[in-house]
Amino acid sequence: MTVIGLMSGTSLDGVDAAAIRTDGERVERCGQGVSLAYSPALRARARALLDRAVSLPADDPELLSVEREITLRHVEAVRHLGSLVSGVALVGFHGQTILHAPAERRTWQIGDAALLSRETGLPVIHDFRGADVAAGGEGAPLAPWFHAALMRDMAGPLAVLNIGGVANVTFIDADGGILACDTGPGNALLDDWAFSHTGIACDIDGRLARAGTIDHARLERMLADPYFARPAPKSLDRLTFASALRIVAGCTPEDGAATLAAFTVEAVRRTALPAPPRHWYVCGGGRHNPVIMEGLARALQAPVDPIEATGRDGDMIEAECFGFLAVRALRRLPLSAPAITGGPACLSGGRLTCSALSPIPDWLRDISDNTRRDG
Ligand SMILES: Nc1ncnc2c1ncn2[C@@H]1O[C@H](COP(=O)(O)OP(=O)(O)OP(=O)(O)O)[C@@H](O)[C@H]1O
Ligand SMILES: CC(=O)N[C@H]1[C@@H]2OC[C@@H](O2)[C@@H](O)[C@@H]1O[C@H](C)C(=O)O
Repeated sequence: MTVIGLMSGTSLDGVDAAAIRTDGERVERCGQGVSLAYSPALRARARALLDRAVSLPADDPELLSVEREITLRHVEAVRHLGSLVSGVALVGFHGQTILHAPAERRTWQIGDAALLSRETGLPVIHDFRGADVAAGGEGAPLAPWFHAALMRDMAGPLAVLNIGGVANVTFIDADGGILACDTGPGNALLDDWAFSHTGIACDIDGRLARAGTIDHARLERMLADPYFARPAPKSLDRLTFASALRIVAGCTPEDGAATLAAFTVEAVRRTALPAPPRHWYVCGGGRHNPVIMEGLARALQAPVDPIEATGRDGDMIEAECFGFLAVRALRRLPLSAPAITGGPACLSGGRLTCSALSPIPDWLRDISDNTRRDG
């Protein structure tokens, strides 16, 4: 079926929407995509929620207001893309993560799936991570099944590295076996640092980092975090390494940026994989930062290329992924696996919402018997 996947990642920069045609196992076609930025005000309000999320009540007025605005931005994205792509049957809605604490069996993606369904007239699958976390898994990363589907004709072992706010890797061995985890920070620390020193939301083209010098003593302090010695599977909250910003405090803006970019690279290099990948393919916004890409090319013992080398759009992989996972959720296929999230089994997940104003289509009635319905 043709499905729209929606991702608003930990960078808090906006919504990516991508249309794909898939049965949840193979990706027949990745089509068009659109990105809608959050306004600076909405980004700041969403960012502020992260700091309060641990103790935030579900009925907090600011939370509900931000959730509604974020959802309406997703509505715009679906309408825009729906005007470009025909035959869209389903939406996969990740939502905006404001808290990820799997050890406490909590992961929180805000977004009003019923509102999205009502406003777009489409069935919506959401809450992709909850079932895995409830069963004791990390609930992240969930992209590995999609990465493996994209790479199915390529000779392994290889690695797909997503550098978003947080960075995550999927290792695919020569037989198609998968291991995955979050490697460490992606762009989030660098974004926060750049914003506080320049007022610009990210270190565009790595200009700040390029002009600086890595402070190796500070870098080693960051890498002393026990996370880096833990084996996969493992996952992160956007704020897990917020202490790194205190470690670079006092550096010049340039040296701080160089050190934080090196932190992203070094965290990838230190991620233990079962075998050395023959090739690294990089997706997510971090591949636009040449300082990070050059650092990876130096640090890893294999070619490092943007995923565009395989004919894909590296800015749309995650959005496409949640379209793919929505179809998997409908079919009750696994979204996670023990080697991906550390859960007890290969688990499906996701919840289906069809609002009263977007009645459940007949085709969906037939295949969704086991899927819990909301709304
Ligand atoms: N030209 C550029 N130069 C440097 N960095 C860039 C550039 N373009 C994008 N980025 C970085 O990419 C980030 C956005 O990446 P992306 O959209 O993949 O993140 P995300 O989807 O929010 O995160 P996650 O994968 O953690 O969910 C921006 O915040 C910025 O740091
Ligand atoms: C809890 C959460 O939203 N995690 C995101 C985040 O962004 C990157 C990394 O951390 C990854 O674990 C995950 O997103 C991708 C899409 C995933 O689940 O594969």
